[in-house]
Parts: sequence; structure tokens; C-alpha cells
Amino acid sequence: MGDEADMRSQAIELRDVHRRFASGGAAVAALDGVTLALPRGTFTAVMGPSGSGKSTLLHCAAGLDRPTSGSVRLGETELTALSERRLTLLRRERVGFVFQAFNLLPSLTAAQNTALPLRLARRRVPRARVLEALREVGLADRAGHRPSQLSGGQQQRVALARALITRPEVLFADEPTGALDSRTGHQILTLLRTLVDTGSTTIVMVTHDPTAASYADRVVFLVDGRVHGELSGGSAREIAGRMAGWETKAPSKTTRLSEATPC
Ligand SMILES: Nc1ncnc2c1ncn2[C@@H]1O[C@H](COP(=O)(O)OP(=O)(O)OP(=O)(O)O)[C@@H](O)[C@H]1O
Repeated sequence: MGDEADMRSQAIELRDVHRRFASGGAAVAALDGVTLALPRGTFTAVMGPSGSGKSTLLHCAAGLDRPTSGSVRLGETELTALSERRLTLLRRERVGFVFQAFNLLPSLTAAQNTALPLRLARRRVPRARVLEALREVGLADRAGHRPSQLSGGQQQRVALARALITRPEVLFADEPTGALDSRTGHQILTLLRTLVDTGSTTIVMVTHDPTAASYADRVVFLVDGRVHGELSGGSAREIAGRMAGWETKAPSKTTRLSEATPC
């Protein structure tokens, strides 16, 4: 009973996830046995040195990529068992994404960009819902503006409104403040924090920045494709302290293809 209740309260659950890539004559173990549960309504940051597997973890958890082996569950759904078509639908309807590059369509207004996921899903696009999503990110008065008429922070807010319009179970963010100055980055992070605190949103964010990670409830550290501990409620200084030892470590996960399990 306890176990079942635990399972239901997890937004995302990864069990022994491996992801290998063939790269030239070598195999890269981008993820090397990751087991991780992310409870609903929480904000998790994923940190680690460059090449430690952060983006791969995010992509596998979000159904953008398939693990070589292991299990990934979004709520009750096992992602690894889904066909491409079902996975595409799941990405459209149950998860949201924001990236470092805002990826807005330049010819569309903020409102049209925000409405895009509903249009792609051939769902109705109630104007009130689009405005509500823009209001949530503080941009109700910019609905008619095109991306070139908006600042970087405002463009990322539109990207956030677009990610939220389908009311996703999990919002995945890959370096969402990487292209922003620190003040604008702070506004976006405060917004993410508010989404978790005032709603039922679950956020998973990959970042290099200890200050950004300090907005999360929990920081999970990845090194060489494996989880190397975590920190809850850590300050930017504490998080940076944990990272300091790893940043200088040389990656050690490339093996000859012949030594590795097939990709
Ligand atoms: N499509 C791919 N083909 C081959 N190797 C890949 C591919 N994607 C990722 N890798 C390798 O897997 C490892 C993990 O990459 P990943 O991008 O997940 O790391 P990261 O921690 O997000 O890095 P960074 O912080 O630099 O963005 C790296 O060694 C990378 O070169």
C-alpha cells in the first residue's frame, strides 16, 4: 500500500536508466544506471560537469529520447513501452519544455506562439486561456508583440506561457536562464518557483549555475552519467562547493565500442 501510494505521488520515476551513444569508434555511456524519483509539485535542479549526462537525462525523462535500457515513468505511464506516435502525443499533452534558446516563431505574436501547442494538437484555442497563460508569466499586455519586439526575458516568458498552455504534468527546463542577464534570469527563476509553490506544477531544470539551482527544492548531482548525491534546500554557495571538486575532473566514461554493450 505504502509503495503504491509512493508510486502515485511521483511525477517522474527513472529506474536503472542507461543511455549509450556510438561516437566514432567509441561508445559513450551518457547515462550509466540512473535511478531517480521526482515527487509531484517539486522543483528539482540537475547539475554536473559538462558532459555528465544532464541533457540526456532530461531528454530521456521527457520522452524526447529513448534509454538504451531501464524504465522511465511519467505518472503511471511507462514511456519506454510507447510507440513513437503515442510518445509524440504524450510530449504534446503531458509535458512542457523551455530551452536556453527561446525557440519562438519570429513571424507569430506572443499570443500566437503561446497557442501553438494547442493548435498542433488540433485543440480549441480559447483566447481567454491564451491570455491567462500570458498573464501568468506577467505578459498580458504584450500579447500582440512579435519576438523581435520583446526583450530576452520577455521572450523566455512567452516560451514559458507556451509550455504551460497545455497544463503539463511536468515542465522540463534546459538552461532556461543561460541566455539571460542575472537580473532577468532571477525574474524567470522566481516565476518558476512561484509556479511550483502556487500550483501543482513539477519542474525539472538542468543548469550549470549554482544560483539558479538554489531556487529548486532539491539539487541532484550527476557525474559521468551517474547520480552522485543530492542537496535539499542548499544555498548557491553550498551548491557551488559541491560542484567545485567535480568541475575539474576529466571525463572517464568513453570506452572502446568493443568493450561496451551494443547501443
Ligand atoms: N547524440 C549523441 N551522440 C553521441 N554522443 C552524445 C550524443 N548526445 C550526447 N552525447 C554524449 O553523451 C555525454 C553526455 O552528454 P550531455 O549532453 O547529456 O551532457 P551535459 O551534462 O548535458 O553536458 P553540457 O553541460 O556540456 O551541456 C557526452 O559525452 C556527449 O558527448
